[in-house]
Amino acid sequence: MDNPVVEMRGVSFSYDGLTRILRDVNLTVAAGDYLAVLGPNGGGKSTLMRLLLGLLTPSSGEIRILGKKPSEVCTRIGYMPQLNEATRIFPISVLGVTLMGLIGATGRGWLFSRKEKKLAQAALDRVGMLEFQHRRIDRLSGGQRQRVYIARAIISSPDLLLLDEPTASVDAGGRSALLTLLMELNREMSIIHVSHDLSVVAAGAHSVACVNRTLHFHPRPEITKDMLQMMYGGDEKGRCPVEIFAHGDIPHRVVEECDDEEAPALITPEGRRL
Ligand SMILES: Nc1ncnc2c1ncn2[C@@H]1O[C@H](COP(=O)(O)OP(=O)(O)OP(=O)(O)O)[C@@H](O)[C@H]1O
Repeated sequence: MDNPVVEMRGVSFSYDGLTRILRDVNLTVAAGDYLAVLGPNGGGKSTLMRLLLGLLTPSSGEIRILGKKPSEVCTRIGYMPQLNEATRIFPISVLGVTLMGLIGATGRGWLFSRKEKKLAQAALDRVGMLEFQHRRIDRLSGGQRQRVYIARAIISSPDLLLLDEPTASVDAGGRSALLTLLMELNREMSIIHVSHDLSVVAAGAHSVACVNRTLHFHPRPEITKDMLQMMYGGDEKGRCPVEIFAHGDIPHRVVEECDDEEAPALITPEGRRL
């Protein structure tokens, strides 16, 4: 593959030197890809993100982002971390939150030029939040807040956007609008999107990776029986314990065809079994 955005070769990682959180991960992400990263709690998805950002160093193996070490290209990576209560109540304006995305690049702390403020406003406009620029971040709805954090991640027009659960605690309508926005952003940048929400695959991801200590890559937007088994295990008959529903138009198949009569199937809104 020519000029991949991400290349991981034989990457393993342990926080304490004893327990391996990730084991022999190999991954190549093509430029322009939209990769959905799925997996159970504690499977190692956020750890994978931190490795790609250069915040953690592999115990073994090698990572290249845009052909370089992650620490050499951090200004070309946009990152939206998993949000928590602390980020919600931080008393700062929407414009201030967005400008924080430039702190590492300018090296001037909280001092921003007029040009940088214009960049922040352009990013807020891109995500439909410019009219809220002077409002405090804790006075927004959950979906609006997620948009502001996406603006912060894209303020420097990164080549690669890493998103850790960007649709968490957003209702179905808000989630669908956010996914549409991310698909639009994908025309300009490669995206890696960590999610528990399988609908990201139906919404337009190009490829899927399942992370549960090891990583299983699938180059098409499909979730196979093997992937579900790897992520969530199964009962004594090998049946998958999760049921999957997709809403609205489904542009492509979400679950691989299954020859097991008893296995849960994907049913379209019209009642058709896939
Ligand atoms: N800083 C840390 N020090 C030690 N162990 C950690 C640290 N961060 C995470 N872990 C452990 O590493 C494992 C993977 O955690 P990680 O956050 O990467 O999983 P995840 O797939 O993102 O989970 P979730 O879906 O719940 O967010 C877990 O067992 C977790 O307890």
